[in-house]
Amino acid sequence: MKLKDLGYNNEIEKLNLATGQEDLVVGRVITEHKERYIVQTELGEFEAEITGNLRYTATSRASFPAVGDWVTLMVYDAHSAIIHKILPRFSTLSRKAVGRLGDIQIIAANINYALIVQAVDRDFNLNRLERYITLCHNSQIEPIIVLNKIDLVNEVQLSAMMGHIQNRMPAVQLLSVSAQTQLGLEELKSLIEPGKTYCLLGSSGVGKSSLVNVLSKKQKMESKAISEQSNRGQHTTTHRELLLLDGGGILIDNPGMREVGITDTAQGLEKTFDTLLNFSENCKFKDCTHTVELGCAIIEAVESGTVDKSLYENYLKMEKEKAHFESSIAEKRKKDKDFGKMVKHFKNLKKSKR
Ligand SMILES: Nc1nc2c(ncn2[C@@H]2O[C@H](COP(=O)(O)OP(=O)(O)OP(=O)(O)O)[C@@H](O)[C@H]2O)c(=O)[nH]1
Ligand SMILES: [Zn+2]
Repeated sequence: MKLKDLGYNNEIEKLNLATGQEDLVVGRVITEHKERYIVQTELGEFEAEITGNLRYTATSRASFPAVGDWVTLMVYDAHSAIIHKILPRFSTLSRKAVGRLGDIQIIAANINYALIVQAVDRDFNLNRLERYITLCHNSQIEPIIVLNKIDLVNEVQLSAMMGHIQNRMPAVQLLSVSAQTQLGLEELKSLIEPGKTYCLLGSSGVGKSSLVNVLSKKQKMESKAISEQSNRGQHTTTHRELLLLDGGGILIDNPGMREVGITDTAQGLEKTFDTLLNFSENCKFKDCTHTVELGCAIIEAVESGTVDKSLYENYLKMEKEKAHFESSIAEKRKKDKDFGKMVKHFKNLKKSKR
């Protein structure tokens, strides 16, 4: 396999050269499991761990490799290697880590486009679409909306739904498909750019797996992986989280990504609600919160019907969540600081006793 097939390009080459470690091999992380990584390189696949140095200098979970990362490796034998460096990421899809306050967990790195899948059935929900789009904007990922299961509705119903989406999210590319009847699939396939990395986002049951199956050579890669494994007489996870799409795209599909709760979405609001927020230029007060103020141009636009009320309401709801998220981060910083102070105090105490 060529690195280019995995998305390697001139920019990544530059980052690689900048490490000044030309004796190392460059590769892309295709699977992660409990701090063990499978890295695909031009020399083949390696099972890798990170260097002790990388571990000890880690400041958060974001310092560890994630699926999609480009890394440099010291190769030890035909199958094992040590990860020395993670090349700088151009995008990260992350979420709040479970448990620890304000900690961020990176689900995948270096994704160019997200296919936001929504089904035309009960799943259809504009607010939710806006949340996924915000998540993308927050992650430096370009969103593309894929309306799936269009075999379940008639043309009139479909064009109404498409109209609703275009009305609320005019800047986002929109496609409609049926993974089942393969309607619209050619258009989706033709959109896939070689060397670009994609992911699928959407609720459970919208048809993400079905789309993966019709878009990728998944089966082929998996059976190859299994035979490689059995040659070595070893049993490890063979699930590939980075797949090659027909047409030369790369797809990252991992369990973490499927669990990205849309409640995790906190930022990127400005871009998503661009059309709404443009009105705020005419708000009477500079620090207008667009909730209760007299002379709020956004409220006026909603009241006069220039702006969709449900758009405004979804904005307020997400803005509130953002504030909540930010205060939880501030709280974590304070806790860390207090803990630091306590440690320092304790050390001083020990010193003074000596
Ligand atoms: N009618 C119809 N059914 C579909 C279509 N695409 C998928 N389905 C069905 O929808 C159900 C869910 O599809 P999946 O592909 O498993 O959905 P998913 O998004 O991967 O779900 P999770 O794995 O839970 O995230 C399955 O029964 C599919 O057969 C479609 O285009 N039309
Ligand atoms: Zn206002």
